[in-house]
Parts: sequence; C-alpha cells; structure tokens
Amino acid sequence: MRQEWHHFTYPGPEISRVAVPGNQDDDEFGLDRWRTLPRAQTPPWPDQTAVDEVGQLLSSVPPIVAPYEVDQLRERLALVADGKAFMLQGGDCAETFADNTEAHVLGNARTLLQMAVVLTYGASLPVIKIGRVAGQFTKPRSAPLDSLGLPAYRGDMINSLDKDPEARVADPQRMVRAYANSSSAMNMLRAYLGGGMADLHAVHDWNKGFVVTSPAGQRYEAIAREIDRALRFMQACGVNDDEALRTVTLYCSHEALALEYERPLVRIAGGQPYGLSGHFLWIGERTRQLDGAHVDFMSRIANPIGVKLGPTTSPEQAIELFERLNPQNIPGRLTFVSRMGSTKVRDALPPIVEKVTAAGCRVVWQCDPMHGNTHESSNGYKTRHFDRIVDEVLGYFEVHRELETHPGGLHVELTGEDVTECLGGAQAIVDEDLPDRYETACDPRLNTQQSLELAFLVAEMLRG
Ligand SMILES: O=C[C@H](O)[C@H](O)COP(=O)(O)O
Ligand SMILES: C=C(OP(=O)(O)O)C(=O)O
Repeated sequence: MRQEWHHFTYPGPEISRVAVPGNQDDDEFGLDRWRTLPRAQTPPWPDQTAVDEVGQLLSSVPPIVAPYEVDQLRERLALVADGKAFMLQGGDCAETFADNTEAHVLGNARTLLQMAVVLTYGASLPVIKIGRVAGQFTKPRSAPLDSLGLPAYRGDMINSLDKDPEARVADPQRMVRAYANSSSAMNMLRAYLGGGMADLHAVHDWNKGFVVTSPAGQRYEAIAREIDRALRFMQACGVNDDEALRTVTLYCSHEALALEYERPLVRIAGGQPYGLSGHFLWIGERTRQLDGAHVDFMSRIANPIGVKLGPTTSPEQAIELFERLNPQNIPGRLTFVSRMGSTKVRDALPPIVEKVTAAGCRVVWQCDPMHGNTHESSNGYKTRHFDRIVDEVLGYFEVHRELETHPGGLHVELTGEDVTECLGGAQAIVDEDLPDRYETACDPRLNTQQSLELAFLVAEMLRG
C-alpha cells in the first residue's frame, strides 16, 4: 500500500514474508544450518513430529515485532556504540504464563521507565529501553535434574514449574502458548505506552504504593518534581506537544534459546532474514560455543543481538564471536554483555575490551551484574546481594573509564513487585526475609526499590 505524503511517495514499512524452502535465495540464507551443528541446552522433546507441527503453525502466524522496528532499534544501539546513548534492559528472569497479567507486565514496564527517568535525568543521555518481556520463556540450566531429582524446569515455553515428573516433560504445545502470551504482552505494552502511561507529565503516577515512601521513591519524587517544573517552563514557552514527551518505545527481548521457536518466527524483509520473535535477541553464556547451533543461527538474522560473556571468556574468543556475528562491523548489531561476577570483573574484562577495541570492532558494552553474583542463602534460597551487584557495576565502570570506552548499558533481572529475592539494599533484606515474598520461577530479581537505588547509583557513575 502506498501513501502520498507531501511531495514524495512514502512506501510504508515493508511487510515481511515467510522464507520458502526450495527457493534458492531463501535457502542461501542458511537458516536451518543450526540443525546440523552441536547444540547445548537442547530441550528434551519426546516427539520431534509434534515439534515440527508446532513449527509449521508458528511459521504462518503474524510475528511479534516488525522488521522496521528491529532496524530502528539497531540504529539506536549504534548511538550507544558511539558513546552517545545508554541501553537499559530489564525484566523477569523467567516470564511465566500465570504472571503474564496486565498488572505484572505493566508493573515491570513502569519500574523500567522509572529507572530510565533517573538515568536520563541524572546522566543527560538518551536511554534506550528494552524489556526482558514478550518471549523470555526459556531458561538454560546448569544441570538436567533439579534438587528433587526431577527434570529441570526450562521455562514455561518448554515445561512446567510444578514439582511433578509429568509436568516436567517438554511439551511443544507450550511454544504456541509462549507465542500467544508474547503477542498479548506486546499488545498491552504498545497500547499503554503509546496511550498515556508513559507520558512524562505523569511521572509521579509511576511512583506507586510501596515504593513512594521508600528512600529511593522519595529521591525519585524529587526528580519528578524537577521534571514537572521543566515541563511547565516548556509549556510557558509554547513547547508542549512533542510526541517524545508523551510516548515511550519499549523494545522487547529474550534469550534465543529454543531454536524450534525462533526459526519459524523468522521472516524475510528487504532481502534479509529477521528473527521477529523479538526486537533484541541474545545468546546466553551456556550456548555461545563458536561452532555451535546458536551462534550459527544468530549470525544469519539481521536483528541487534547480544552475547553473554562470563569470566572464562578469552579475548580471542570475543574476537571470534565478533567475526562470526558481526563481520561487517555494523554498529548497534552486536552487544557484548559482560557478566563476570563482582570479584572477577576487574581482571577478566579489561583484556577483552582492550583486544576488541584494538581490533576496531564497534560493539555496545553492557553490564549484567546479576548472573555472576548468585549464591545460596543460609536458609537455602538462590539469591544475590545488592552490594555485590553494585560492586560489579562499579568494576565495569572502572574498567571502561580506564580504557576510555563507553560503559554503554545495564542488563538486570527485576520486577515491579515488592518481592524479597535479592538481599540488601535500603530495605536491608536478610536471609530470614527471603521466604516472605520469594516468587521468581528461576533466579532472584531486584524489587522496585532496589532497581531504583541501582539506577541512582548508575546515574552517578555515568555522570562521574
Ligand atoms: O537465569 C539463568 C540461568 O538459567 C540460571 O542461572 C541457571 O540456574 P541453575 O544453575 O539453577 O540451573
Ligand atoms: C541465563 C541468563 O544469563 P546467562 O546466560 O548470563 O547465565 C539470563 O540472562 O537469563
């Protein structure tokens, strides 16, 4: 459909199409080569035919996101690679079907928006906002069995968290539910964020309930009052109706772990394949094998992508990952997500950043201070201490300051609810408090107060 606009013809965004097997051009994309490669964390599907049938179905549905949005995000991340913006990514460790409610999805989005306000205001940098949402339904696990000897829970897309051997059997129909839940989450987010919830004139409304009286909530209120004053000033000057003040673009992201889900949601547009299950997809620490299935699949789609780099990553491996995943050195295409642990980041990260920078690779550097800092509490909960999380971010900033590179982003597991999953913070959560509200399906998340406290600290680091 063509739309006449002023003096030229605007074609509108290109509508993507399914790749057709047997079509020579499409086959050359190599979208199925991963099937022949070694693969870690493969879901133990009992019936491949049932998996293939679900794949057929998913290849015919409208995808979750559109190619032009994916391109827009890549272009925005190019600004981060150039040191001109900051990337904030966060949300549940594992989304669940039960928690995919309007209240939960919007609560998480609100917490992310509050963090983004603190960062934008504090650091005077544009902040690109990406949710771990609308697809974060799979989890890589350290062991195939859990502590009860049951098959490990691998995320709602694969099996159920219920402690029952039947419920833990991998069920491909769950991919259909994951798709439906992702589309509905994205639908809600687009509707509310474009419809007034993200209006900067409503910054006070984001500071809800249990947060507003907390120290971080009160600091946030002070910023919100400043923003009000600035908006009133702009109104007095006759500048009031800028769309940028009234809406927010929140991109969605998840770990592209279940390739049986990712592959059928690939579509072709502008002569290239896009993974349209989400805007930003990443490769986890456990699946970044250079010659493995995940790296191969992700090398073939045009999305902006991330790779987690744990403390065992060598600088040479980082370069090889770069060569496979971004051979054209497109800024914004590749984000290296460092998740070293607070005790290792100061030693493990510098040689990687040095080598990658010296090779002229244009990447976004992002810090995930969650995954290297997990431990078991004295009463048996998987937890993380706020102080170690902050220390890892500090170490990451120190490294980038020293090497004069841009500490471009933060990646956290958080929720808009008042959970007690991570220790410390101004609430001084201790081991004994963890059972009060420990609700995560997998790893411990920061609650809203802890998330805001972290945002204030990172804003100070960015300013410094
Ligand atoms: O979220 C990350 C991983 O899935 C998780 O940390 C692995 O947890 P596990 O060691 O309990 O399997
Ligand atoms: C599994 C995750 O992280 P990592 O691959 O870094 O362990 C995650 O972010 O959910």
